[in-house]
Amino acid sequence: MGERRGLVEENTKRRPLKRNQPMCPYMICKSNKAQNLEICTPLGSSLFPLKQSRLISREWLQARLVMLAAAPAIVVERGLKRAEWPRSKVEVRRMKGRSIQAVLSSTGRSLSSSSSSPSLSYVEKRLSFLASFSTQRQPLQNPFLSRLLGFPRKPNSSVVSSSSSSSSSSSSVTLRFLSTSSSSSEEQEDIDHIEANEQEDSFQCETIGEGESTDGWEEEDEAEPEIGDGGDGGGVVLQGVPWGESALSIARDVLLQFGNDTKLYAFKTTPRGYVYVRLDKLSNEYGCPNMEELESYSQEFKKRLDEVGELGKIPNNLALEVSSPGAERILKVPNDLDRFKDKPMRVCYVDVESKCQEKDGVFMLDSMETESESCVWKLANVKENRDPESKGRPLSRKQKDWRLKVPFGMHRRNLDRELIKLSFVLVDEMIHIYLLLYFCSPTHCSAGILDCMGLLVDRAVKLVESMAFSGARNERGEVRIHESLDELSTDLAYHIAELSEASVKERGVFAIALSGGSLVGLMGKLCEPPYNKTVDWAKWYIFWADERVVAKNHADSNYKLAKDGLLSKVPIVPSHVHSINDSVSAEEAADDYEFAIRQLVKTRVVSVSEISDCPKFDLILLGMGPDGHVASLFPTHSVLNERDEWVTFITDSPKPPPERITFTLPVINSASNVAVVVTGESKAEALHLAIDDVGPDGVSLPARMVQPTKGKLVWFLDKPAASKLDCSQFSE
Ligand SMILES: O=C1O[C@H](COP(=O)(O)O)[C@@H](O)[C@H](O)[C@H]1O
Repeated sequence: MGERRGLVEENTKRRPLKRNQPMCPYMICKSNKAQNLEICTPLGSSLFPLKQSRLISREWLQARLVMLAAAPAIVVERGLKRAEWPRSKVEVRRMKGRSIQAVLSSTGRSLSSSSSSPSLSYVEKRLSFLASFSTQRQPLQNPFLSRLLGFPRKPNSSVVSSSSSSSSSSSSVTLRFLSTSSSSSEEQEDIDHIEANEQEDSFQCETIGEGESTDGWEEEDEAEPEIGDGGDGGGVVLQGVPWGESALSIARDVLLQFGNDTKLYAFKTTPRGYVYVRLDKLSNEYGCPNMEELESYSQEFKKRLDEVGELGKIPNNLALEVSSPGAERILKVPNDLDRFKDKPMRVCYVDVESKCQEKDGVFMLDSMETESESCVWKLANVKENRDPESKGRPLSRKQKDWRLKVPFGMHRRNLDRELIKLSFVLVDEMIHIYLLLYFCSPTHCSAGILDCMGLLVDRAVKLVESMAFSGARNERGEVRIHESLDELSTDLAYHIAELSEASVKERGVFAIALSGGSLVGLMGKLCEPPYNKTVDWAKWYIFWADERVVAKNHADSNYKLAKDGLLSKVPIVPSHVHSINDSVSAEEAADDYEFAIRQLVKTRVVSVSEISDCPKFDLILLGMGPDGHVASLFPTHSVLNERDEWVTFITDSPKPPPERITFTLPVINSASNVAVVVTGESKAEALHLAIDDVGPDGVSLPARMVQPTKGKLVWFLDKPAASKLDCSQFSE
């Protein structure tokens, strides 16, 4: 949550309707509490002149309902080639027992593949079928409408959105299978059945009224994407379903057959038995696997789910949807920008001058300034940015030269640094708006003001929430609570990479001390793109905050854990890896290790604290045990009082193995940065004692004693671990 974020949004961003623009099919995407409905077109701007929105009256809308019903037909009538389709979504739906209905909807992306696979030929057929869709239908019986009608969907999580506006070839196809236990021949049968019964299908479509469920499918959450939402925001969200982990591990396993190029972008399970998978293809400019790849992944995954379902390990009636986020994904600022730098992005940002005014636009990345931690944006050459009077001419020189510098932190949802300042501004503005409302009679109170008020309240709530959840700082450090382990590891990798970059810039090296345990697995994202390439590994010097005195190839060795999980996967210089001498006693190993560190302090590979004479590591990474131990400092152990040594030893560890060496508290608390990574419910109580500083005075809880004198302390937590924290009351 504390990470920088961005959003790639579908290019149907609502904007005021420009004058002189021709009519185009609309779909209702928003209705507000007042008389007006906001309407926006479902189509990509590169293909259609109107992807704008405007407020219109109900009467106006009613007069055009027929048009709404016919929207998909109009798309086809315009004679688009298949490759130009802005977005096609195939939903194979099982309705009422074995009857299957398929619907194709157009909402902004294209099919890129020209396969003769059943699904694709089905889409083609369906397209021509929709072309003959009668404009005389009762619109509210149109299944598209029953899905699209809804309440306002305010973008609430955006920062930067990569817009497919200037390109029409971004592909995203969704494949859905209900009931994983059906065989593939049955599916083929089902598809044939659909093709043979299109008229019947259309009848079924028509008979579904507004508000009724259109089929057995659970529609994905309509909320705007958020980082780590398991949808277009990526990440893994299992929603506590007991079979979620198994399904995830099967999903990952199946992916291995698809090479290194295809990654799991998002994975979501729902308590109603749905599995949503989004695949990311690194070599594709939009990150889209093609139709065949999605299909074969889908088939294989489904087969594997069926097999495991047969054994009774997971439910055997799961519904599966495999798709790709395409260009409609959230981008993290700055990490993801490089990958999509050649694409126009919808950038949502807080205006630096007005401080609280959120703006957005379709920009291209001009440059990134590491020193000032800012992005420099230029206008993208897309219709939205062109002067409507210029009759299709490209951007003017002035527009081309225009630049916008936005600090990383001012991209939307990245407000934690500005929390206090912003919330004051908000309160101020809210008072003004309140006064305005007070002086207006209700009849004069426009929807605009209400909207504005709503937006501000919304923002205020979000700010308070984020203050509680991400970046909340007290003397116990910054607490970051993550929705999922995936989100945590993403944030952790980002944090480490950021500190590494800063330290290499400042000192030419990065001295990092690791711990063992679950921490190492959670650092895994460092071995993946972009970090495996972007981190200056040659400048890393590795140490251990604690180590078990066992052979380096022993399963209990923290060195072995880090080597297998990280060090062997990235180009770290072997001589920069400072592990303990495992062939001597614990006491000697501690002495040797301290001596080695002293040499490196002399050469300033490791910096020195200005306050104590202790080494000042650039980053010390700690885990925490359920008993509150950190490194190998266990509760009530006498080494907690060690003030002279840098590295000490124990031979009576309550957790095996008994012989260990460990950094002492003065060393830990002298570091420039300390990150404590804690996950799992079993640690919730100790974490509460450590962070909320409660419990009997004088309890020697090691995690509570981690208090860097001058350095920065960040807690990386998952929700179960954070469940007993005082701030967890805000989590619902
Ligand atoms: O024994 C140890 O345990 C802690 C915590 O491990 P975890 O698996 O519960 O995260 C670890 O930080 C320490 O380095 C290790 O030696």
